[in-house]
Amino acid sequence: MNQSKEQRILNFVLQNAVRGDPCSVLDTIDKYCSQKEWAMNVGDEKGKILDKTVEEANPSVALELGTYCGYSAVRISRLLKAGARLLTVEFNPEFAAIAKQMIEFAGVQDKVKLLEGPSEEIIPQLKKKYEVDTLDFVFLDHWKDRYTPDTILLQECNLLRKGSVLLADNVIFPGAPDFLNYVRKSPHFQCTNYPSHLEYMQVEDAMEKAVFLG
Ligand SMILES: O=C(NCCNC(=O)c1cc(-c2ccc(F)cc2)cc(O)c1O)c1cc(O)ncn1
Ligand SMILES: [Mg+2]
Repeated sequence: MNQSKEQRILNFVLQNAVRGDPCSVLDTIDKYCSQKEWAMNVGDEKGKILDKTVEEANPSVALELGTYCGYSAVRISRLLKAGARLLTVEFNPEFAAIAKQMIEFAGVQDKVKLLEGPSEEIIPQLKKKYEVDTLDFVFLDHWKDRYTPDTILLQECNLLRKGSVLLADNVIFPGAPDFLNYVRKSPHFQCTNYPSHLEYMQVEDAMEKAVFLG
């Protein structure tokens, strides 16, 4: 049974990166995906915007929607202070299996909890099942048509507090026009746009930061 692209990315990391070194894992994934096979990791250019946003938020509890191979889970968790944690949600079981191995190889498994299933099912479980009070930071990188309903669901589940930071990938390409409309029109969010490029390509993309105002 021939390998998936995600399995090839993981194997390249296992053979070429330094175990326990998150930066080496990120650099190795970026090398493979820019030189051999494109993949939908947030990448290094938008990754630097993600880094700055996470550092500024300095979250105790962070949520990621859309784990994929674990690139941004490694990217985010390497910046978390002692005792802080990242919950990352992946719907696709194959992707989740790859991400689990990627996270463990990078040595960040103690900071990351990988939750498998649809975001609309997991979000309502965060308080009771995963002992979350409120979320300090949310990275939206899953299906683009889920950004808006899941942002509404986060509010309905009382998971946001004054100052909670949402950061959304791909608001230009593939695009999340309804999400941009929703957060920019809402009196409950203060929005900032960060122009960038699609990972590993010269295509325009952007990230949108939306800070919850309560
Ligand atoms: O997370 C789930 N899919 C990946 C979401 N991410 C994307 O779709 C994504 C796509 C692109 C992209 C860009 C150019 C292009 F030509 C094709 C795709 C880039 C990105 O940076 C993404 O993040 C998912 C799966 C599932 O089965 N159920 C619920 N969620
Ligand atoms: Mg993305």
